[in-house]
Amino acid sequence: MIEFQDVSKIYHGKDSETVALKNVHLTIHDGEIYGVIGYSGAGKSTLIRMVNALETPSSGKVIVNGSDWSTCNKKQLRHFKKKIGMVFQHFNLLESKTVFANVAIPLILDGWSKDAIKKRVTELLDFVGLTDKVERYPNELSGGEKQRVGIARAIALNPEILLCDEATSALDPKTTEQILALLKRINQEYQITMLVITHEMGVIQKICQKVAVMEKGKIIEEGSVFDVFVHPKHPTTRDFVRTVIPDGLSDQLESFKNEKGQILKIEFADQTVSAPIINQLIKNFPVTVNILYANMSEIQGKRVGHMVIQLEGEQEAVNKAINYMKHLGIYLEEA
Ligand SMILES: Nc1ncnc2c1ncn2[C@@H]1O[C@H](COP(=O)(O)OP(=O)(O)OP(=O)(O)O)[C@@H](O)[C@H]1O
Repeated sequence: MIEFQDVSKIYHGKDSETVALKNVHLTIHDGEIYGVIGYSGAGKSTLIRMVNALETPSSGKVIVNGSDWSTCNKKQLRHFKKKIGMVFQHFNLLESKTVFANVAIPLILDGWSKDAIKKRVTELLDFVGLTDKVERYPNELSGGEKQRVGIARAIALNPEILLCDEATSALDPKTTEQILALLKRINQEYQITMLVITHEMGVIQKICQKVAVMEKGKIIEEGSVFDVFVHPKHPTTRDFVRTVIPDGLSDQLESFKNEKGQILKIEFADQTVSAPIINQLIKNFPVTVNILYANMSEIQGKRVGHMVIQLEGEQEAVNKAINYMKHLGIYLEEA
């Protein structure tokens, strides 16, 4: 488990100071893939680097698996760091070393025998699908292959926690999918807890179970990926969600407003996704329903639908139709 207890970080410059984190409280449970999203400068890197002791809090505590590393001696700290792997945006591979040698680095530093290193590296390269690249150098690899080497190196010592710092930001969409699938497989097969920081909501949607949204050093919203994606509260969260689930109201809202009748944004989730709502409205009430926009997305294996509809009819009938949808548990907003 990773706990941030009222953590703040202030960087002191020559004649200025930057508040990178402000009173952050966050709990990441064992086995979770927890995503932290925010725009550049939000404080994500500062946050993740505190987990493996690359940054120190100005105040508050970071407790990892029950230990506060700031109270550890050097030996304890070395032991502590072995349990945490890290994957970087720009891979951080040694260009002068082969794929084999790059993956072997943590094992050599940990004092493994030659035979044990060979066995483990072979196993890791097989796991990440790079068996045929073992004697290649980083400059002979694609971005996705480099990241696979970075991942193999990060999990070499069987860490309990894997930190992913924008692990797919330098990759194309197809390679991103493959690397995210690999990270998910690592989480599932080895039950490794993962902290993933990103500025891409697609990454959160594809692999995370929980998400925290950061802005100006603060956590402005957090919760299960499903809840945050379906009912984002903060405007910044809504902007992020819109990058993967267009809700149809953004640019077109103004033009919809000039339409006749009542314009409604409706959202289906859970059991309401498969209900024939439009059909029921037309059948049960003297209204006409015009679909102006419709979209269906999948979040955490569950479907979520967004629609913008135009309801026309006598005001009383329109009101009854609206109440009917509310009664069914459909979330709706009047434009
Ligand atoms: N070593 C440092 N010294 C001074 N200021 C720093 C330092 N590291 C980060 N900052 C500042 O702290 C704030 C948060 O930076 P941080 O790198 O944690 O954000 P981020 O969300 O990871 O951004 P990005 O996605 O661009 O990496 C920024 O204003 C940044 O300029």
